[in-house]
Amino acid sequence: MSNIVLIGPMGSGKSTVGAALARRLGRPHVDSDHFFVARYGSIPEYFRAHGEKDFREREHRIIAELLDSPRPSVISLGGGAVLDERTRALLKDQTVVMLDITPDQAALRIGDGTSRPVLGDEPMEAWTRIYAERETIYRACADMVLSADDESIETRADTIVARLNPTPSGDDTTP
Ligand SMILES: Nc1ncnc2c1ncn2[C@@H]1O[C@H](COP(=O)(O)OP(=O)(O)OP(=O)(O)O)[C@@H](O)[C@H]1O
Ligand SMILES: O=C(O)C1=C[C@@H](O)[C@@H](O)[C@H](O)C1
Ligand SMILES: [Mg+2]
Repeated sequence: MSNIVLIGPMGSGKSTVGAALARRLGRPHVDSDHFFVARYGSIPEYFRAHGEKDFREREHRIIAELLDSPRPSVISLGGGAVLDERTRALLKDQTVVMLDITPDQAALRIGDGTSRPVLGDEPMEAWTRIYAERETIYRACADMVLSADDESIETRADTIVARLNPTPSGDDTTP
């Protein structure tokens, strides 16, 4: 059984929906950003001290470790994790779900953007530019794309479960 891996733009709910999904499936939930912070400290401070290239290298190594877990897990990735081609290659063996959102929803969710260093001083301008740069990559990695961004966190988790385990459409169990 493969891991379920959540990818998508900043604020799409990878961390929060991932936790709700893991509860439903009785699987562990891990988040590459949380893991990074536990090991190396604050992401904005890490960017300031070491730069994005170093962050991406360490992020890739963490994701490779998490994907190698002996228990099938729900794994929420950082928004830019798919930029690394080695990470993308590893995702080919996983069940990958892209959570998509519109810029309007993102604006409600990312706040002043201070916890996300790639957003800089104009968070929504940066979000929109970065989304345009990455959308094709997210879609190419994904086995499933969830675009209904007005769903609640719990409903999004339910939708993923339903789409992973579709109920048979025909009543072919009748003798
Ligand atoms: N479906 C949803 N409906 C309403 N609010 C949501 C939904 N999904 C996430 N949120 C809220 O949006 C904010 C961002 O969510 P979250 O941190 O899970 O996004 P993320 O995709 O993990 O972002 P990042 O790439 O920065 O890690 C949180 O405050 C969360 O509670
Ligand atoms: O989209 C990105 O490049 C990032 C998203 C966050 O999840 C963090 O991984 C970090 O702030 C970089
Ligand atoms: Mg997150």
